[in-house]
Amino acid sequence: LVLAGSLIAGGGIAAAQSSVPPSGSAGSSDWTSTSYLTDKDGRSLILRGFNTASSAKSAPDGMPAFTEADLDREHAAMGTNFVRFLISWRSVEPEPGKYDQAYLDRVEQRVGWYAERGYKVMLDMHQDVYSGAIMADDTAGTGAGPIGNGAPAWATFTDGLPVEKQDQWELYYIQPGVMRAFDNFWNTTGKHPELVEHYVNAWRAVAERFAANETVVAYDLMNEPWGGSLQFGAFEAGPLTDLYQRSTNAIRTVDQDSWVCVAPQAVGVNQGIPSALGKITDPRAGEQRIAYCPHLYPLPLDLGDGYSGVSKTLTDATMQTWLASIEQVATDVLGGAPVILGEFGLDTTLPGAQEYLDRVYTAAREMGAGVSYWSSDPGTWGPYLADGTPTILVNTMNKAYPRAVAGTPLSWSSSVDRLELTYRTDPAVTAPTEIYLPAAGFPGDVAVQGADVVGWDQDSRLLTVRSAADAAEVTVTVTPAA
Ligand SMILES: CN(C)c1ccc(C(=O)NC[C@H]2N[C@H](CO)[C@@H](O)[C@@H]2O)cc1
Repeated sequence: LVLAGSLIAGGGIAAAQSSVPPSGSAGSSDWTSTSYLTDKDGRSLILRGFNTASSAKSAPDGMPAFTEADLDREHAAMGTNFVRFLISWRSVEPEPGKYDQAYLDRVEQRVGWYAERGYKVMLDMHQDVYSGAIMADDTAGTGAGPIGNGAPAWATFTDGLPVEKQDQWELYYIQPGVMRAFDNFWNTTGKHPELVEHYVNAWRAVAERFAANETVVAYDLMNEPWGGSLQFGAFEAGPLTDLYQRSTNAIRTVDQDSWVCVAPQAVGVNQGIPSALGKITDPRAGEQRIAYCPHLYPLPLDLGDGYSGVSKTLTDATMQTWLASIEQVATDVLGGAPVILGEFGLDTTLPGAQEYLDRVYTAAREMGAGVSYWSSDPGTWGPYLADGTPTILVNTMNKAYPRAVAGTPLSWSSSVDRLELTYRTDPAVTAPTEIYLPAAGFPGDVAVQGADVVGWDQDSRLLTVRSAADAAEVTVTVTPAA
């Protein structure tokens, strides 16, 4: 908090405040993305799911402690259709230039679990504090150490600078050895131009494996980037944009169709400061498939008051600047990119937690963004405690929503027993529109206005509808049958 606060104070909060839109309801935004990730049938995807999972960060095999039974529980309880699945550079490339196909087999097996249940997967090349090798007690030099995660040990150059134990994990980021590891990775030191090249080629190896796998729809190029000695514009518009462009180019040599997701630097931008990320150009033929995948972590929420009192007021102010920042990057910098909120979350036992969750999901719905909540790991942040007790997250997420739309969604809303969706049709899309309806509000047959019912599967909870062929814009309303 101290670090993020000081960086924000020095990093342009004034700039953020100057970009605050006219006052409206807390953090409201009238901007809606008009571009979406699409499935193989061309349907616009509205993605709802989790990050799975933090437990993968230091696991020797690189896999999350998340079983197929856990996925069945999530799917049955919440009707999710998306996962931001954590992978790691240390696991992909355990030795320079050698890619671990057995690890990619394990990832592909998990992707198969999601495929069998109709999910889409975004692979997240995760890092926190650079690598598990930032401290001497790294586990057998694999990079699966106790503090950081991400880069392999062979790509971790602290140059012998100290990394002292910290009570708060975030403060490891400014330890001299960690700052140097990042400065070497970004070649700010001028001593390691090879590291970014290895990272880019590791992405090519991953994309080569999943290029033909229609369940993997996106690659999230780097989790919560940190520039070391470089911050904000010097970092984001410089080496970060360069890494994203080089990774995109490398991925496109083997995979023409998956989306490439880019994220801003974490500190400051997670808290609503405008990002200085540069343009990334997709060399593929046809539409650009670059998506924007920011995170949201308002500082005041961590102050202990939760979403209440002054903390709520400050959080709402953060939401306003954050929404303005997302719109600016997605629209002006990335040319109308689809948005996925790659991470947001909080301790669900905090005061006001339900209102905050509802507030963020409303903002995501209004802006047409996908959402992967942080995270599915057991505990008070997640959907279940370690003993399996559900938190408020389960009911919060188990809501009616359109999952795949045969055109461009223009607006949608849902309550316990009603869903309304308006979309611009696309005659080229012949697959039906797919809608998830929880049993609580839709226990039996349903009544549909504005479209014809193609199917209603009460086991999977999926309703499929098709609009009249000549309709340019359609409003579909679903309620329980009388
Ligand atoms: C100082 N730096 C660079 C920093 C500080 C704090 C976070 C953070 O809390 N991030 C929010 C969540 N995201 C990660 C996983 O991506 C989780 O471990 C954090 O709770 C990030 C970076």
